[in-house]
Amino acid sequence: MTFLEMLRDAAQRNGSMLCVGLDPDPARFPAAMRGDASRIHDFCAAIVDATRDLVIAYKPQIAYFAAHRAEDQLERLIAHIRASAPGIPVILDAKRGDIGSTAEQYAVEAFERYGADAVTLSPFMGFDSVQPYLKYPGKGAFLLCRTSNPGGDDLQAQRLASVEGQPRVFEHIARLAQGPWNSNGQLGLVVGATYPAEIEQVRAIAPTLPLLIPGVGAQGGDAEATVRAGWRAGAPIVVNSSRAILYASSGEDFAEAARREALRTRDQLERARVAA
Ligand SMILES: O=C(O)c1cc(=O)[nH]c(=O)n1[C@@H]1O[C@H](COP(=O)(O)O)[C@@H](O)[C@H]1O
Repeated sequence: MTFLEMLRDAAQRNGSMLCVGLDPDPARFPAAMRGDASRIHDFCAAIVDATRDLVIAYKPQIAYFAAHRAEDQLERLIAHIRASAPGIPVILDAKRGDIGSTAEQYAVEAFERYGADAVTLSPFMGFDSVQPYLKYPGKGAFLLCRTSNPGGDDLQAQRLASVEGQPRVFEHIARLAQGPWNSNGQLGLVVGATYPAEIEQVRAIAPTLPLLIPGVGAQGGDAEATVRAGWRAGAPIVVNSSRAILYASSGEDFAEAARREALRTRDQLERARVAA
C-alpha cells in the first residue's frame, strides 16, 4: 500500500485525523523510568498500544532519539508499531534538506533503515534536494510550508518580488508542491495549527495535497479552526499532537491518560469535520 492509501485506510478505520507525535523526553517520563534513556522504546510502545485504534498516523521525531543515542530504539519502536498497529503509517519527522547526493543518504535512512512511510523535509534547498525521496514509489514527503512556530514568519511570510502576483514564500512552496514538483503524487505540506488563516490560504493553492498540521495541544492551536481551514473531502489532513498526549499524566497511569487525551482530541477533530 502507498502512504496515501495507508492514510485513507487508517482515517476510515479509526475515524481519525489525529497523529500522535512520538517526542520522548526521559526527563518527563513517569517516576519509575524518569531520566532513563534506555526506556524510550518502552515509553513510546506503551503510548502506541494505548492509542492504536484512535490515530491516522504516528510521527516519531528523530531528534528525541538521536539526542540520546537511541536510534536503535527508534528502529525497534517502528517494528513495534508495525506489529501492534498494522496499517498505521509512520511519518518520520526528520526535517531533512541537503544537496542531492546527501539527500540520497537521508532517503536511505528514512525509507530503508527506518522503513518510514513518509518523511518531513525542508524545501529551502530546492527541488534537487527533494527529488531523491521521490524515487521511492508510494512513499510520502511533507515539505515545511507555513510552520507552527512564531519565527516561521521570518522567511515564510516574505514576499517574492520576482514572481508574478508577489506571493509569500509559503504560498510559492504550496504552488510548487501542488504542481511542478509533485511528479509522482507523493508530496504533502506542513502547515501549523497555530495559523488557521494561512492553512486556508495553503488549502486554496493546494486543494488535493495531504496536510500535516502540528500545533494543537501544547502549542495552543485551535483544533476546530484547523479542520475548517484544512479539511476537504478527498484531501487528508493529519493533525499532530505530541506533548499534550505523551505527558497527559506524569504518573504511572501515563498510557491511560494519553489514551483519554488522544480520544478527546480525535473526537474534537471529528466533530469539527462533521460540522464543516
Ligand atoms: O514537522 C513537524 O512535525 C513540525 C512542524 C511545525 O511547523 N511545527 C511543529 O511543531 N512540528 C513538530 O510537531 C511536534 C509538535 O509537538 P507538540 O507541540 O508537543 O504537539 C514536534 O515534534 C515538532 O517538531
